[in-house]
Amino acid sequence: MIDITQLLILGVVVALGYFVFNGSRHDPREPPLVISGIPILGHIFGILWYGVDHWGNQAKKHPGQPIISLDMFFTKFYVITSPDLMQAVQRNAKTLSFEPLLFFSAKNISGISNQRTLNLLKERDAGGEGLSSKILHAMTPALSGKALDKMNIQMIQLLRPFIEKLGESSIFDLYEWCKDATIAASTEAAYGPMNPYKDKAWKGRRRAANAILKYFQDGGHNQASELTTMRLKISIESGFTLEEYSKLEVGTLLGLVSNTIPAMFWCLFDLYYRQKLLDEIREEIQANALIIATDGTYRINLTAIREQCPLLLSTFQEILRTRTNSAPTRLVLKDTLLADEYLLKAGNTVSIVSELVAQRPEVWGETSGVFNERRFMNSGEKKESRRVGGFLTFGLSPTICPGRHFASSEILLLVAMVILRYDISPVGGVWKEPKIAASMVSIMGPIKEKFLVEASARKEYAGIKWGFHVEEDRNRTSIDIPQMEEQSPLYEAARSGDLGFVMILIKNGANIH
Ligand code: HEM
Repeated sequence: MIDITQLLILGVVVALGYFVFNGSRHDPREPPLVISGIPILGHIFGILWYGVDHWGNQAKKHPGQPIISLDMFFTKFYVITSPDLMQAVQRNAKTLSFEPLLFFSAKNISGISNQRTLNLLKERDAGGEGLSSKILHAMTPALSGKALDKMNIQMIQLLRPFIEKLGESSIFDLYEWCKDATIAASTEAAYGPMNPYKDKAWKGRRRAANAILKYFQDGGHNQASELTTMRLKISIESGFTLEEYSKLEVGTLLGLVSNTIPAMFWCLFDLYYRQKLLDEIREEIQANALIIATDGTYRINLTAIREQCPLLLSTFQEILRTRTNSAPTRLVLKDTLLADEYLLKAGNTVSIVSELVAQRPEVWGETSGVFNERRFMNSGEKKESRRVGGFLTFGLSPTICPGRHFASSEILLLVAMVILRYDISPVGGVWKEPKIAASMVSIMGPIKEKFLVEASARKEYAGIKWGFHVEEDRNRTSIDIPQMEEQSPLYEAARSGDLGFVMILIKNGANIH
């Protein structure tokens, strides 16, 4: 029988062995190694418990270090908190790449196991055909210009009935309402009237893949957005079967809604919670973005919201900034000397913790934790200049979210109409922040409990009919995304991904080449 003393001795021996082992495989030129209190598996437990917040928690304990190493036993994570090193990552886009994460996401989210199909998806540098990144490159044009206008028009038609219903319902769960509205509007905008997600019987990965397969077999894509038709065309031309492609397509739902739902919720929460700001923004929309049509309908003009409502736009960005836990992530493909100082070894992962970058004096410094609705205003009395690393909610170029214009339109239109037409108050009267759920697929703080509210129609608009107005080709949101210093060909190939992939990566081991 082992007694407590023997157990303690065993623990000390294991810990010593771990430190010696760690020390031997840590090059002194690598960023300083942060040892977990629990030997061997400490950082793995940390990630499982706190999710990606574990990196930030560790970096907070070493505020003087612009970069640290966390040993996960089978791989290392380099955690960056300085804007200079963030830019150094951008300059080394060829060796610090997002591309392998795309393959991992496609493989793990879709459940594709066929080797031939996986090889089609795998990046070229790793011996595959590079289909994942080819599809992603094509997503940027499919989510801008005329293709975006078409999606926006479909999306707003679907949002309106949800907004109308607010006047009828008594008490409802605001988060669930955001979820229903976003899923209905986003999926129909992408897939058209034969939307495979219309009927909720698709729940579950296999069922969803079957529903999508049937949708394609029935020709649903003939009335769909360019986003859907382009992805299908590229994949089939590259050698995918329709069955395998339907599995891959299941993952698109995550991109379409996983961040938009919580972002929409927080926008409503943060505005209704601040009555004075709410009134100012209502006035701004009323004065600049409300059209009264000849038939008496009141229409919210999306272009005017983007171009003539600076306070709403700045507030929107500030809400996204303060509510995100984004951490743009790259894989080290080849040994890389970052900023001539830190050795990043191939097979490991680099992650930039946006919350901590924002706290650096050269970014937002002491004001980073303060909600300032005018922070992103380009005009007006309280102008603040752009800061490198000040806004990482949509990623970091060359890997930025291709859906940001669509998501912004959806949230801004819905929020503008809801706040003009309704007063909303929480049941119990107090705006208490709900608890956040640890998420593998969302960086916008999805909540893990109900948030019950009551809505009442505002008297000044009694009896008015409402609609939206979208002008073609003028619907991109101007948002501060840190660009590369020089626009390289890589910039053209702007790519993006989801933090959940990092978890998938941990599960699979990072040594992917
Ligand atoms: C408020 C809403 C959204 C936020 C905050 C957001 C944020 C992000 C971020 C941070 C990334 C990763 C970039 C990186 O790692 O550097 C990303 C990737 C991506 N986003 Fe978004 N996004 C949103 C909405 C959307 C929408 C509506 C779509 C689709 C129409 C979309 C499609 C994608 C895609 C396809 C990727 C790449 C992931 C993949 O390859 O599967 N996103 N997004």
